[in-house]
Amino acid sequence: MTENREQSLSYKRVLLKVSGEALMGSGPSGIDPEMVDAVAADISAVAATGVQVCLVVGGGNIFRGIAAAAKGMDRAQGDYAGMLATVINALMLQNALERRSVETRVMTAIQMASIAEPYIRRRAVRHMEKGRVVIFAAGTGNPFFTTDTAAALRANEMECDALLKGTQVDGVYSADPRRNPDAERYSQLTYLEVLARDLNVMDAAAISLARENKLPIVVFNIHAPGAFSAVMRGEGLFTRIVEAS
Ligand SMILES: Nc1ncnc2c1ncn2[C@@H]1O[C@H](COP(=O)(O)OP(=O)(O)OP(=O)(O)O)[C@@H](O)[C@H]1O
Ligand SMILES: O=c1ccn([C@@H]2O[C@H](COP(=O)(O)O)[C@@H](O)[C@H]2O)c(=O)[nH]1
Repeated sequence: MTENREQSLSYKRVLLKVSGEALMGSGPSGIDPEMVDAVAADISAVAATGVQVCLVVGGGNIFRGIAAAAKGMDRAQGDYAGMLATVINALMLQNALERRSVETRVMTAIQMASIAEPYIRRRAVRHMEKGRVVIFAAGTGNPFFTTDTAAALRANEMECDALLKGTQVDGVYSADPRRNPDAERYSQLTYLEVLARDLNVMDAAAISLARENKLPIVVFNIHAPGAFSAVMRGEGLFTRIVEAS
């Protein structure tokens, strides 16, 4: 397995997708404040370099609509609960960032004005221009979607240079590496290869949305200390998903 050794990914504005499971620690669900703080430290270090950073947080550590639907719950209702779970994670992350003196704003796709700003695209851009880390919560605001799709959507809206998916695995593999230890890691793939080979690291809607807008995706393991900073320097293990050259 070779390390990517690019000089730097030289991005000026990025969207980091933080999977809900990344905030979980060693337990089967929930939030581990130490994990949240480790992720916040990494984000703070990247923001301090002058890169504009926005975040989409998942909710899989708390609630997934599809899992609840499998047990008989109405899917849309379950998805709304899942979107609320992402708001809990967003508030935890906001708090951890603010304790490190990083200026932040949480913006929600479902209005809950007592605790966060409603998502308004031009306002979000302005926050980023002022150096604030913007945390997009409640996914797309619509059931039957995921936070991966929300991440591709917001990254396009914010005109980010890339979508960085911080997850449990260090890149995209030929099969799910958590189930198949013989799976091989790719350092680069095209959008079409990910879709055609059904490589389920992200949902197809997110990949298609990124492809239509030529938005590069970088998949990396967010659990490694300083992983986000390392990826921004072009170091460590990751998979880039881009257009065919
Ligand atoms: N071909 C593949 N390559 C890499 N990972 C894969 C692949 N197929 C499936 N996976 C799995 O996809 C997971 C990535 O999804 P992730 O856990 O980040 O979920 P999410 O829905 O984005 O976030 P959340 O944890 O909030 O639900 C990895 O943990 C990995 O086990
Ligand atoms: O746009 C969206 C985003 C998310 N959901 C629901 O939230 C959960 C948690 O998000 P993950 O992407 O799995 O972390 C998801 O399972 C959906 O139930 C949604 O409905 N719409």
